[in-house]
Amino acid sequence: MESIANRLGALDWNIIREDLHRKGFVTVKNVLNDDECNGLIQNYSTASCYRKTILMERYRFGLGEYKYFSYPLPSLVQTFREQVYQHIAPVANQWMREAGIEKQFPRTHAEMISQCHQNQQLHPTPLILKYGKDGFNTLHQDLYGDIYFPIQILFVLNQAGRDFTGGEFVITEQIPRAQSKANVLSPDKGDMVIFTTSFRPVRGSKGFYRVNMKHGVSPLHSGERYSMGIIFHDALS
Ligand SMILES: O=C(O)CCC(=O)C(=O)O
Ligand SMILES: [Fe+2]
Repeated sequence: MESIANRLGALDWNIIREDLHRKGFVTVKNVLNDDECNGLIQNYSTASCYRKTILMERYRFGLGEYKYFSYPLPSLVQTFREQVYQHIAPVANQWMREAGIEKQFPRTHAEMISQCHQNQQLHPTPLILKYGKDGFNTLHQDLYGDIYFPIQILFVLNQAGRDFTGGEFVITEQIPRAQSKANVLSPDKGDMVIFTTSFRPVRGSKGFYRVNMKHGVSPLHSGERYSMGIIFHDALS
C-alpha cells in the first residue's frame, strides 16, 4: 500500500481545488483504507492519545461524544495536516481576496501553527467523533480563536448503510436575503470530505458576496458512526 504522503501527492489537486472553490466542499474517494479506518476506531479507547473528551449533549452540540487528540498527533493525522494544507491554502487565499479580507495564509502548515501559537492557540483540534442511535451534531462552524484556517477535512471511519443508517453529513449554505440550501453527503468509509469552515465567496452582479456555510450530522437511525475531523488551526482551550 502506498504511503499516505504518496497517495495524497498522486491526487489531481487542480480538480479538487476547482470543486472546492466552486461549491465550498468536495469529496475525494478512497483516501484511507479499511485498516487505517479500523485502527483509528480501535484507538478511540486509548486514553493517552487524547487531551479532552466532550459529551455533546452537555453543551447542546447534539448527541454523541468526541475526543481531541493530544500532541504529538498520530503520524497519519500530522501528515494530513501538513500535506493537505499545502494543496488547499491557495483556495483559502483566493477566498480571502475575493471576500475583501486582508488575511493571507502562509505556504506551510508549520507557519500556520506558529501563528496560532503566537496567539495562545496552543491546543490541537483534530478529533474523533462517535455517535450512537439517535446521535446527531447540530449545525456549526469550527472556529476556535481569532486565527483560523477556513477549510477543514472529515473522514467517516465506518460504512453508511452497513454500520449505521441515517447520520448523513449536512452542509448548509445561507444565501444572503434568501432561504438556506442544504447539501446532504453520505461519504463512504475512507473518503475524504474537504469543506469550508465558514463561508465561500460567490460572484454576483456587484462583485463577490459571502455565502455563510455550516455543517452538522443528521440523526442516526441505527448503529454506530465514527468520524475524524482534521482542523488546521489550533485552539485556545
Ligand atoms: O461527524 C461528522 O461527520 C462531523 C464532524 C464535525 O463536525 C467536524 O469534523 O468538524
Ligand atoms: Fe465540525
